[in-house]
Amino acid sequence: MASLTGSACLENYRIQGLPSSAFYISEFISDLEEQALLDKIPKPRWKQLSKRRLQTWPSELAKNTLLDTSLPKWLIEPIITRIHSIPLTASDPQKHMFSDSPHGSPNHVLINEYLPGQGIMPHKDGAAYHPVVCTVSLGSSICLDVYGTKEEGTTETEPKWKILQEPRSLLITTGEIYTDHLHGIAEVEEEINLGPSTVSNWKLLRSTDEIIEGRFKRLPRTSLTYRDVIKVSKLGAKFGIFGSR
Ligand SMILES: O=C(O)CCC(=O)C(=O)O
Ligand SMILES: [Fe+2]
Repeated sequence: MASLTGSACLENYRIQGLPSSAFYISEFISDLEEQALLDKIPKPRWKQLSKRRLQTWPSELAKNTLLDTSLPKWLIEPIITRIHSIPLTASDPQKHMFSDSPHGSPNHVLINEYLPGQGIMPHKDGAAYHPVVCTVSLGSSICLDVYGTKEEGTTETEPKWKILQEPRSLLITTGEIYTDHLHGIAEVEEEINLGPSTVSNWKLLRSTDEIIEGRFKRLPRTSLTYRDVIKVSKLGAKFGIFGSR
């Protein structure tokens, strides 16, 4: 179904029926690019958490601040280059998803690996980042749950929306979804109750072949989460080693 073509603008990939705004591109990278990325993730860098493994590139934040070092080339090419190449709207081909972010580009990547049965608790991504999140999925499909808010402002206990992320896809979340709603990944081995009325991006999926009677069993899934960290510390400037920058 919807795949990335030269003339595409992001508006064609908007997920309807969700709080604004989320976009889903099912075939953002090729099979070869997916495999190359999986091969490049350095094994010694994994940090084992209780429910998943994690790597932070180029480094962990300290007090919501990133040390000014650049991302390695394999995390820039092809993903960041391609994100920059998709116009937000057809009327302004120069403007992309990070045009208005502090550094005009993502400067930070989290790599999360989830084995079947693993997940991430409902959370918000917080104030360290410019509110645009680009997630590329590798290896397996998985569902991201998005939680609604009750009238009095508390979060509902059951997720209200489900976004199915296929391997090789790009999911972009921004706006209200970033600022007002929690998201998480359930600790299940199998996704169930999947269909056009429960999966918000059903119409944008590449294929529904693996979904049998509304279910599929998860395989190991790796995600690359690209964001722009707002505060960047220039160490050189701080210590005066490189003169003023
Ligand atoms: O792996 C994912 O798709 C979600 C990760 C996430 O929510 C996060 O790192 O903040
Ligand atoms: Fe998150």
